[in-house]
Amino acid sequence: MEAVCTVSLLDADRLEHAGGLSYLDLLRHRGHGDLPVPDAVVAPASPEEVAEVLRVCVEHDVAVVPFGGGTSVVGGVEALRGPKSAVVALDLAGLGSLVSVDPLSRVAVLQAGITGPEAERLLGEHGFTLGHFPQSFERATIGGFAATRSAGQASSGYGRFEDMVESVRLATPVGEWVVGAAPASAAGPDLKQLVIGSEGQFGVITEVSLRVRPRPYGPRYEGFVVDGWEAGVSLVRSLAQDGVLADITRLSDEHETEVALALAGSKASVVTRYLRFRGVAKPCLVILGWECRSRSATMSSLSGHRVVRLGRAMGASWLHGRYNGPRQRDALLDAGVCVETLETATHWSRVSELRDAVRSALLAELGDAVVMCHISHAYETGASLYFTVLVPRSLEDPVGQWARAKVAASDAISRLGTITHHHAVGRDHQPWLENEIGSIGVDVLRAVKAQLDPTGILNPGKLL
Ligand SMILES: Cc1cc2nc3c(=O)[nH]c(=O)nc-3n(C[C@H](O)[C@H](O)[C@H](O)COP(=O)(O)OP(=O)(O)OC[C@H]3O[C@@H](n4cnc5c(N)ncnc54)[C@H](O)[C@@H]3O)c2cc1C
Repeated sequence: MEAVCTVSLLDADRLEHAGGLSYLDLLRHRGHGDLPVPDAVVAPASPEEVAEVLRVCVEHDVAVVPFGGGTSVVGGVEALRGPKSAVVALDLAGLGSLVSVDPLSRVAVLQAGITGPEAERLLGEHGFTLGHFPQSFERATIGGFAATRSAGQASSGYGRFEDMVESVRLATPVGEWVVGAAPASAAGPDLKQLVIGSEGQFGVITEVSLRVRPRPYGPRYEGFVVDGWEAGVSLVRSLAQDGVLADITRLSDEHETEVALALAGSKASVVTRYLRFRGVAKPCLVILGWECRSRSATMSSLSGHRVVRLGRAMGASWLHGRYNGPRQRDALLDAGVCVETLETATHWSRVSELRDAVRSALLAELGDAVVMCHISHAYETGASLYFTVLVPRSLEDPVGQWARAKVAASDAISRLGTITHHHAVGRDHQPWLENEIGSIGVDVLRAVKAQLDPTGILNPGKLL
């Protein structure tokens, strides 16, 4: 393998590639539960080297875990070996080039290992943006976004990651496959969509051709408050159904709003008093941000709702902390707090029922927990729901404490919505996949895998 590309057997490198960033991953690194560690970290520097690594791994029957930014929160990069005797982490950071930009078509080809900030920097030199800003933006990669059907915070404006993909270059154990030839096509089922979200099961994404947009001129972010969750859901639904969503549209429930206002420090009491004066009993924060869509269209639709404007300072405060999640989690973990997130999506008619069901399931398992929820991706027919859970960490059984809560919440999610709106399936959501896509769906995916990865070296134990 050394002859093909860089290989590291160092403990520090292997540990760094042992799992992602779920709460259970972080606990494993702190000595709770088994931590599968790859036998080596393999670092190709080109699509050709990726293909060669796969050839060698097939020959020696070694499992391969594609590793982008390693920000998976669903066990997607756990170094599982399945029936293989060895497993390597395939670190894609070496695939870091902007391959081409077609300014006329507004299409750019980026290699898979480019992180969010680097993609924006490279595209910025040509006056473009991708507009994909998930909370894991700072570390996650182009290949990871494609492999997990990621959704960024500005998805209402720029779309989900899969909406941006024009074509994908995939190295598979049976050869290279490029899917996607034109902006739209009727040449049979869309195989590009089979590759997007394949979580390293069908091949290694080496390059992605993406729709890009001109960099926004003067983006603007503002805070608003509505009275109660139902009023907020109704507001976001009507913005979505009238086609006037802001690029960033985010509604926090009363629990998340309480925490957000408390974190605002001395300004919080002024805001709280002002809201009381305006007769708001159950404040729910709404953040709206415009980067490429029309602000005036959103604002004129808002006038039909009872909304209190908090202004640009609240929007700026959200913008300032938009990528703080990972850092805050580490600090909370150090303080003995179990902190984890869950997400789903469902139709508007079930949004509140689903929120209540997940909340009840978590509180029943965890007792005195803080469970917060927000909507951050809205569609004409429904929305995502994102939950943050905080609870004192069990001293005796921290792994079991969260594992039981996760099962209870996932059962509730699976009854009323999708098991995942953007975190993907990985290892952790795999038990609920068949309920969502049916046994025929699972068989179809297995058949595709058998075709592309006949000896099963790719990412054992994930998705399927
Ligand atoms: C704090 C935090 C916040 C997050 N917020 C968001 C969010 O707002 N939106 C969102 O969508 N997600 C979010 N995530 C989840 C995660 O960041 C995404 O799933 C992201 O797309 C993963 O990218 P990555 O490069 O880190 O991939 P990894 O974590 O390295 O890999 C994810 C999966 O994709 C596979 N994979 C990676 N690269 C390739 C490749 N080139 N070819 C084939 N398979 C590959 C891996 O094997 C694995 O199964 C968040 C995670 C954290 C920790």
